[in-house]
Amino acid sequence: MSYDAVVLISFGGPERPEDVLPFLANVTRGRNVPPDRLAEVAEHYQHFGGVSPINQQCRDLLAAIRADFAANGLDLPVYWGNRNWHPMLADTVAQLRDDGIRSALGFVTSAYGGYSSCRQYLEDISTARAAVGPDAPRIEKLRQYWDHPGFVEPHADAVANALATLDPGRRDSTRLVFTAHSIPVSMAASAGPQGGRYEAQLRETAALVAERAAPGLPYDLVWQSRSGPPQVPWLEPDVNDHLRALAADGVTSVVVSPIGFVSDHLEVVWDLDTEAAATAKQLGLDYVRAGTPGTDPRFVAMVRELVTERLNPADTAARRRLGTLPAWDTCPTGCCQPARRP
Ligand SMILES: CC1=C(CCC(=O)O)c2cc3nc(cc4[nH]c(cc5[nH]c(cc1n2)c(C)c5CCC(=O)O)c(CCC(=O)O)c4C)C(CCC(=O)O)=C3C
Ligand SMILES: [Fe+2]
Repeated sequence: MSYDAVVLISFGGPERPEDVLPFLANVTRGRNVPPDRLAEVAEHYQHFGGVSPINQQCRDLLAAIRADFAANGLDLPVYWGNRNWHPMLADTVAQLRDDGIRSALGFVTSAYGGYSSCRQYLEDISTARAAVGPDAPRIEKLRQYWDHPGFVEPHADAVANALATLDPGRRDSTRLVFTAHSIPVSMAASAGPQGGRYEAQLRETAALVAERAAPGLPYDLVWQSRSGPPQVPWLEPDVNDHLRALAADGVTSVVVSPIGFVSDHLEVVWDLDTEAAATAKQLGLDYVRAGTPGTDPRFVAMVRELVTERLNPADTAARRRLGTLPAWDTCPTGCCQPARRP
């Protein structure tokens, strides 16, 4: 199989106050998100002047990937398209077609399996291709990278750096708290061919990061950014409830590491840096939030490695990974498909 382009595919976010509601309408179309939750989330965006940081983070990543490809002699053009806001993936696919691209590899800014993290990207790729028509290029999604060293190592260094800012005299009462986006329990159950893949991968990533950054320090995996109607169960505990439980147990200091994400987008700067930080302050906890990969050179190089391993499938030694959970290039049909959408 030969490929003539790479497409960076991300979530998208508004960059002007008037774009917030249309963006939220795109994200929640066909999903069961109550209006009061939407109003609350619109507030979070307006708090930052209606500008989500995620698009600029994608522009920075795009520039870094292009520079890394050029420096390493990988001669493939790199495009960018989003699932929920401009530049919209369908427009990018039309551009690829106009540029004569027949077959591309897609790098998504989500490391894990599951419906929201993987299958929805595949669905949106096929919707975008259908909108462009029969001469739309093929786009094959690159593999999930939860246990790739280019993802794990930047997270681990960020945790080590965050830990170094806390009082070493309180190390015995310090806790490492990993967070990821909560999802409906039903979605967690249908993640991967056997179910439970989103959580299992997050637990593997947490273990890989913890053993590198803070051997021996106790850690937990908890959830953030819960949405949906209150009667639908989502993964728990929420990070704020967890901080309360830790404080009640005598923990004095926490490092919060958002291993569920690749950049400091709104779910990080609002839900952690604003909300969880306020909860910690109320509780008298020392709180520090660890960084995300962003444009760390190892993360950028990982994108190139994921591409070159697909260009040279025989070179199995080039397929770097640290974990032991099952891995594959192409998700089976029906993988991560909830029986009934939440
Ligand atoms: C697993 C997961 C990831 C990680 C994987 C990945 O990165 O893709 C993720 C990322 C993100 N989620 C984001 C934003 C939003 N997510 C929402 C809603 C939802 N997320 C869900 C899951 C996830 N979300 C789910 C199950 C829903 C309920 C509705 C539905 O079933 O689809 C809503 C609607 C309002 C609300 O209810 O929160 C918004 C605005 C942004 C952009 C931030 C920015 O602008 O900087 C990013 C990166
Ligand atoms: Fe989300």
